[in-house]
Amino acid sequence: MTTSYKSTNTTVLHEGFKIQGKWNKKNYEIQRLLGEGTSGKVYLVNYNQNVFAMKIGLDEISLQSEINVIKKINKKLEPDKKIFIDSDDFELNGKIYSFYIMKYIQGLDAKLFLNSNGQQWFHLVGLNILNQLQKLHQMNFIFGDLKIENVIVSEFGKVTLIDYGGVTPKGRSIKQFTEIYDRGYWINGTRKADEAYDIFSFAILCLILTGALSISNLTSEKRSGSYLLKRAKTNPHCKRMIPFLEKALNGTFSSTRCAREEWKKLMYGNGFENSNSIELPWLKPALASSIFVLVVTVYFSFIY
Ligand SMILES: Nc1ncnc2c1ncn2[C@@H]1O[C@H](COP(=O)(O)OP(=O)(O)OP(=O)(O)O)[C@@H](O)[C@H]1O
Repeated sequence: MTTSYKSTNTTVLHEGFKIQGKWNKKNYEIQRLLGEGTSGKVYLVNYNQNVFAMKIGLDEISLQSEINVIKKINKKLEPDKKIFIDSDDFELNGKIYSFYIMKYIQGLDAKLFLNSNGQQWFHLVGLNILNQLQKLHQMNFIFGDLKIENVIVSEFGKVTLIDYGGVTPKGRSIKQFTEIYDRGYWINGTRKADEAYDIFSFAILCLILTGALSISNLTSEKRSGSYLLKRAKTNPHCKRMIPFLEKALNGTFSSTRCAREEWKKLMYGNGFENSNSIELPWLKPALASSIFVLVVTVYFSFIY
């Protein structure tokens, strides 16, 4: 059982460290640090021979508010889709830390996923992010802090949104955001939690993923919707999606459902049979392996 300290806020728990929940008395064993942000550290932990993600908050009140939201969302999810597992406190060297346990999501953040699997996944990943946003919006919540780091992409481009710290009930003020993804920062609308807020952040995420927008070199005179659109129009990877990006940046989609429909329409062109339409990136390897299995089966059925 080892811990290293820099300050109370930067405690790092090492592999094998055991945590017992103060109230539920459940025992978790730290495997490794998965990541950290402004609100806490997230570890991979073992519990009952299964792995989970444990978020240890820096601030008890904001972690509790995140737990409250995640519990509300959890109630509306199918049993096999539940994300929240447990929440508790533990004591370390006389200090109480709050934590919660959630499903461990294996994958890469959206940028790393495209870097290692290819830009041809961009449209499918985009569609899957919109699917996740639509589900959340149907529950009357806005994600708020949509950004590359909060989008985990797994096999076949499956998308899971992580970090519920920014999730806000519709109609309130967005409670947590990251400047470059924020509609207010771009002087292009308010910070009211509406569907268009997330769709705007989604458009920024697309600009960053395609390389049309870079976080560096931003100055205040460049802060406008028209600047963003100009960036999109000069980037070849954005070309197909310009009609979508224009509406998303101007906030003219009436709902996320409409935004998703538009994305899908542009993604597939005039349909699968259209030579300009996007192919599903996993289709070719899947087809190749099916043909291989078929050939091997036929070959062996002739031999024996
Ligand atoms: N359920 C999970 N499964 C796998 N990895 C996770 C999970 N939750 C969080 N992580 C990892 O931990 C990192 C930090 O988590 P999180 O974004 O929740 O922290 P945060 O302090 O709220 O961040 P921010 O400063 O962006 O608000 C993530 O970027 C991700 O790499």
